[in-house]
Order: sequence, then C-alpha cells, then structure tokens
Amino acid sequence: MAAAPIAATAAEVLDSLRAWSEQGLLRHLDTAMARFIATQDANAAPALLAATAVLVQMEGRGHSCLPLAMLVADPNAVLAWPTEALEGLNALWARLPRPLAQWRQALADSPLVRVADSAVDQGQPLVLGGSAQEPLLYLRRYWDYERQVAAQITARSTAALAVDGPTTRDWLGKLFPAAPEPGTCDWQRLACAVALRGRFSVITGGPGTGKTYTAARLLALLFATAPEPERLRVALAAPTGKAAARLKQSIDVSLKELHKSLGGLLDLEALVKRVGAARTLHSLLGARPDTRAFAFHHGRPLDVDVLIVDEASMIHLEMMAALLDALPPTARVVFLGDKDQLASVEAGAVLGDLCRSAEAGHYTAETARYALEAAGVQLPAAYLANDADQALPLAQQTVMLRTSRRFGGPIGQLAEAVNTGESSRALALLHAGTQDGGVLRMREGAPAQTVWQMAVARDAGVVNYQAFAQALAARPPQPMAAEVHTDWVRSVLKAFERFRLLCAVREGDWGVAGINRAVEKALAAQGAISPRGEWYAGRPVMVTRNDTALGVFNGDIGVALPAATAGAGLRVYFMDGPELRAVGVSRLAQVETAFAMTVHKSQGSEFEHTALVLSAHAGSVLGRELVYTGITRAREAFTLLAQAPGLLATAVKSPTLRASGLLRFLEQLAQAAPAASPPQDELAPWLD
Ligand SMILES: Nc1ncnc2c1ncn2[C@@H]1O[C@H](COP(=O)(O)OP(=O)(O)OP(=O)(O)O)[C@@H](O)[C@H]1O
Repeated sequence: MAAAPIAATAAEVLDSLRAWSEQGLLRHLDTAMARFIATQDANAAPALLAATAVLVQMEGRGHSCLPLAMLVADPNAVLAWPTEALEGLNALWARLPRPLAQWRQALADSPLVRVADSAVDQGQPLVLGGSAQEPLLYLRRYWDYERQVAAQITARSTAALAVDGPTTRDWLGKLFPAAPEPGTCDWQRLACAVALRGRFSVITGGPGTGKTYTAARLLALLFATAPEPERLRVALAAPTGKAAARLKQSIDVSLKELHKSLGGLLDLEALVKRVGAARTLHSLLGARPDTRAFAFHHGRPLDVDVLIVDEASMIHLEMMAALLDALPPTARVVFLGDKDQLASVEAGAVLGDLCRSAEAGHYTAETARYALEAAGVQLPAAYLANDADQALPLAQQTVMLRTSRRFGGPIGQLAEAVNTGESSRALALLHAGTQDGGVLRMREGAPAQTVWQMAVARDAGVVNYQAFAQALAARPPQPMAAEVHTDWVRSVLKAFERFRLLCAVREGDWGVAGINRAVEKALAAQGAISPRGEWYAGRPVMVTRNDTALGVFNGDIGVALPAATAGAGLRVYFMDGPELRAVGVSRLAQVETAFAMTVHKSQGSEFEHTALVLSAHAGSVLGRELVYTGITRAREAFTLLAQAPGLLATAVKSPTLRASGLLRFLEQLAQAAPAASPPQDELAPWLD
C-alpha cells in the first residue's frame, strides 16, 4: 500500500500559490489575500490559505462565494485551469485534507473566519456560511450583501398592500383592452396586479415580450388607484445611461398613447411630467468619487414612491444591496429584465438568482386567488407550487412574460435554441440561413480578416459599416446652417447604430482591440475615414466611465464629427433620447473606439444587424448567456463569426453558473415567515 502523502504545510501552500500567480494562473491579489490571512493568523491551516486564494479568484470571476464541497472534491471544477497546470494543482490537493468536514473545521478554527450561525461577530474578514453539507466561504462583504438583499426582498415581498380587487380588474381591462387568446394566460395583466400588491416585484422575459409595455400600464394603474395620484413620485433607472434613456423614451411614448386611447379617463400626460428623467443607478444613488458609499442609503432614503429599474440582469450584488438599502420602506420597486442574459461583470448574478422560479411559477393558492380577483387571470395549475418550500414570497412577486411580439422569426428561434442548450438545432438554423423574417449567417474557422471584410464590404447583402461610411460621406459642404449640420450628425449616428460587431474578449485579433484596429484600417483604405492620431472625424467611441459633470455615462456611444462652424474642431455627438448632445473631444478622456465592443457592453442595445465574433481563446468567458445576449441584440440579421469550428456548440453547452448563497438566504427567511399556501383541494375554484 502506498504511503499517504505528507500533509502540506502553510508555507508550502503559500509557495505554490506564489508560483501559480507567477505563471498567471492566479492573480497577485488572490495570493496576497492568502498571505494576509497567514500574517494575521499564525496558526492558519493550509486548507484555509488555499481556500482564501481560490475565493478571491472566484470573486474576480463574478462569484459571490466559494462552494467548499466543490473545491475539496475537484479544485479544477472551480478553477478551470489548462491541462498542463493540473499536475501541480492535484499534487497540492493530494496533500490537503480529503473529507469536507476537515476542511470546514480547519476554516472554522481560525479567528479570521466567522461561522455564520454563531452569534459572535468580531468583524472577521471571512465568513463560513451555507450549511454543514454545503458550506460556502465568503469574503465578508459579499455575505453581508446577500443577507441584506434577501432580508429586504423577503420583507418587501411578504407585506401585501391593500388592493381593491374589482377596481383593479376593471382598470386592467381598460389598460389591456385586447381579450387574451382563449386558453392562454395573460401574464402582462398578472404582472401589473402582482406589482400593485407588493413593494417588490420582478417582471422578466425575453426581448420583445412587453416588459416596458407592461411597466407603462403598471404606472397608469398605480396612478389610477393611488389615493393622491398628483403626489405620486415615480423614478426610472437602469444600470447604464443608454438603457435608462431607452426606458424613459418607451415609457413616455406608451403613456402618451394610453392617454389618447383612454379618452381622457386618466391624465397620463400629467403623469409623464411627473416621471423625472431616467437615471443610471449610480446617479440615482448619488455615486461619489473615491468612495463605495452612496449619498442615498437607509439613513437618507431616496425620494420616491415607485421605482422602475430596467435591464436588471446587469445589476451586481453590491449595487442591488445599495439600491434596496436606499429605498424608503414604503416605496415600491419593480425590476424589469431578461433573466437569461449575461450577468454583470462584477460579482453576483442577482436577477438570475431571483428568477430561479420564474419559468415554473411556483405560485401559492393565495396568489392564484388574487390573480383571478384582481387581474381576471386564471393561473394554469402547472404554475402552482407543489409544496410550501417552493413557494417563496419572492416567487409570488415574480412574473415571467412568455410571448415575444417582435422576435418570433429565425433570430428568435436561434435565441431559444441557444437558451435551451440545443446546439444542434442552433447550428441547423444557422446553416439554413435566411428565412422569412430574418437573416442568419455563419462562418466558422475562417481567418481573422473575414471579420473586418464582412464589416466593411460594399456588397455584404446586409447592413454593415458601409451605411455609416456613406452617411459620413454625405457631409454637406461648408458653410452649412445649424439645422443642416444637425440633420447630418443625426444621420451619421443613426447609420452607426444599424450595425455592430460584438466580441467575447477584448484582446487579440478576434477581440475588441484587434478588430477595432482592423476595421479602422479597412475604412481608411476605402477613404471613409482619415485616422491621424487618436481623434478623427468618424471615430465612434464608447464612454468607459461616468462623468456627471459632462453628462456622459459608462456605455454611452457617440461619434466624433466636425462642429457646425468651420475650424471649431471635433466634437463627440451623442443621442440623448430625441436630443443631440455634443462634447469637445479634448474633454473626453475615458473612451474607447467602438466599431467592435464586448457583448457585455452591448446589453440594453439592439442593432438591425449584429455580428457575434467568437475567439478560440475566450476560455470560460464563452458561455451560453454570452451567445444568447449577442443573438438577442440583432433585430433583422445575425452573423456568427467563429475562429474555430465547434465554438458555438461548446458555448451553448456551457451555461455560466455563478456560485451564490442568495437563494439559501431567501429560503431560510421564507421558512421563518412562510407564504400562505392552503392545501391543494382549496385551489379548485381558481384553477382552469
Ligand atoms: N399586450 C400587447 N399588445 C400590443 N402590443 C404589445 C403588447 N405587449 C407588447 N407589445 C408591443 O411589443 C413590442 C415590444 O414590447 P416592449 O418593448 O415592451 O418589450 P420588452 O420586453 O421591453 O423588450 P426589450 O427586452 O427589447 O426591452 C412593443 O412594440 C410593444 O408596443
């Protein structure tokens, strides 16, 4: 029998960690935290040091905690290192304790680890949470955020507000005049009714399922049923400036249309005036330079009664905690978003976590009764919870919209195939190419020049940067009147917004940086632009940092163009809803060229034609959500350009799983205050 390997010492673990960061397998930050723990606790167990470095590494990849059982059983399931690095990893792990209980104990023994259930809080930097079977190691602040978010959501979802059922049903009948198709459930009406009764709700759904349409009707309903409608304070917000502007524009248009269709029954134009400008979450909360703390928090809450937040999939855990903390206890918050889209770059996949029950519904009998009374909606039995454990208060306040109004063609089918992990169906659709209602195209294993060639080709068959080049070339001669200049600038911005290249990664020939350079060169060769130095007429840029003084926000896209007056230099023009805004190029320091952008940054935008560029070196970044998000940015045409065959299939089969304990916290809180759920036989009257 082979002798058991000698247990690793703390010094040996630190040596291995240092070697791994020198090889680029870990970040210096990861090992620095392990070293910090070792200096603060002279008796820190080797397992604690290894777990700490991996925990910090995972936080950098968007996880809010480290599932210890996974780390113990198969560290590479957590780290996803290349094959050549596995020998060293496995060799160290063979010298660390095997049983999970021993790891757990090693961690719990350190004075730097707070065991979550214990009453003693000494401000330890690490927290051991989860359960005995599924322990989760946290950096303290993420444990705090999850706990706070779960507590806020449970409290806000559990406290049912008084709703007059018949009045609500009556209004919903007016706001949604079309009778639902027989045998279908009107999820939009239900979403309004559900948001009306609680201080927290989530309306999720894919593109074009009517999230904004529903939110506008919800505002009208709140206005119609508020005791003092003229005092209702409504705020709109989104993670990016662009998404916020889009939300405001759609809500305004919807409310004005409703105002007309209701024939003066409600003064919704007055409501439009009351709804302030849509803000980014950063600006809403009062972000301040050089501090994580916001100006608004529970001690100084926001001045709102109703807050609608769009593109909620982009909200990270820390932001969600800050937002809920800043909401007055009496305010209603409604989150809109597509749960299947990419989560934020920062830690936490909050919307995904909150929507775990969204497909299934998991509604209680009380919700079914309320749906019928207040919305006239009969919930199909399939959407009811089988047992009380499923029926979290949060699930009662979550509604998924299931019918897309503008996304049914081949692009919608492709998005659905990707979302459900059917890679063969996705590939078949891409091979089938153009169908009624949409263009699908694919090139796999092609050289890098295929990307820029497709983007600038004069005979591409679908819109690309030629439309932009033509708009640039149509510049009226000097001197030109201000209105003529404005029209031209608008036409350039509009042309640019028709097409976009989306990448999985930033670096390399198949990444944002390489493709931006290549497209720039190709357009220059065609004479469409003349890049000389950093700024040139026709340089599209994306803002990478909020600048409240300039009124530009992370994710805003503009194009550098000559000002109306000859000799006045270049300005970057942005569309701000229907308005144009111009900022001198010398004042914009935090920008990057935007012919190509990451899929992450494209969230909240749509283009007539979207080309998704998949690098063979994207590693674990290449997941299902990334491909789904890329596809759903396309309105009429979608092109997939993959560096190597098989990349799409690999991505589709790899849903991104982010470690989080948020659901566990929600379940624990629900057990403490279970949602009312009468037995099944009492349900009969409310089921179809
Ligand atoms: N019940 C409905 N009756 C008629 N038209 C509808 C209905 N619901 C949605 N629409 C229309 O469908 C289109 C898409 O709706 P909307 O923009 O609200 O979807 P969304 O889910 O917010 O989309 P996205 O995710 O792209 O923001 C809009 O033109 C809207 O007016």
